[in-house]
Amino acid sequence: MILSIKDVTIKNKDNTIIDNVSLSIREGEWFALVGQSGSGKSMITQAIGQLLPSSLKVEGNIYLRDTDLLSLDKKEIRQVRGKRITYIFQNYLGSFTPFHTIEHHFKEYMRVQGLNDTKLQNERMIESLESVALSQHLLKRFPSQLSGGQLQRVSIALALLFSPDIVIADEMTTALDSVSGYKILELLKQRQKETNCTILFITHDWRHVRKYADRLAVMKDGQIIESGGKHRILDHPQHSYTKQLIKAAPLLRKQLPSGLDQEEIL
Ligand SMILES: Nc1ncnc2c1ncn2[C@@H]1O[C@H](COP(=O)(O)OP(=O)(O)OP(=O)(O)O)[C@@H](O)[C@H]1O
Repeated sequence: MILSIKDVTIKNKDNTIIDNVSLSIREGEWFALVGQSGSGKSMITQAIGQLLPSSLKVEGNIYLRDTDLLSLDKKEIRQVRGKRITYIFQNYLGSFTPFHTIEHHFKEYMRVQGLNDTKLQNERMIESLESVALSQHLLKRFPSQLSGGQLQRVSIALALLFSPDIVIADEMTTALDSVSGYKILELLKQRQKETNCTILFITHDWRHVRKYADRLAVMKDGQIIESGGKHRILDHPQHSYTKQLIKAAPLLRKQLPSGLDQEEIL
């Protein structure tokens, strides 16, 4: 397993928000975390990189291969984030500093990870932009001068810059229109194939689960209520809540050549 979350509980002063969650993610897979709003998906993923505010207490263990991430100090976890674990968030504008160019973001990212040689930085930056089909002339622009789709391409480029073990994508297409969102997910899939990285993918969209995930876990009220292979869960959900979620997923109409409509969940 590349990532193992073991008996993780997250509490604030008054409440238990995440209740004894365990899950394991295999190397190279696309693992989806689904569940209602507020069920704790983002909280789990933020606990992985120690991104939660100090008002929240995290118990349990989270292993990235053999490293217990929760035991790392601030300096150590900073080295893990950005190199071995990377994040792509829904709020792409919030992921960038508005008054820095895209080039500055790349260079700063590389500098923090210890890559300071200008020639190597430039080579890596250009290679990385090409890998997400973006032109070099975007480097001189500020984040507000790129479209949402272009910014998420830059986010993918940055997330994969140092060949991380795992990329955590938290509702990364929610703020995009459906065509741009589709292109971004196809790109992430292609880059995953090329780099063999593992993806932890948080989504509300069962169409994306069906299309991209290998395995998934379903969360409700701070707990994982069901997990397993995509086909098992989509075709034979065990928990009544999973059944409800799948039933409520958007139905897309697919026209058959005969002109009849066939309803199916994509
Ligand atoms: N800093 C915090 N302190 C206390 N509670 C918090 C904090 N951040 C989030 N919560 C609460 O923790 C619960 C889980 O939130 P989380 O953002 O993980 O849910 P989610 O499943 O990702 O939801 P969504 O799908 O809407 O993004 C929610 O009830 C939320 O209100």
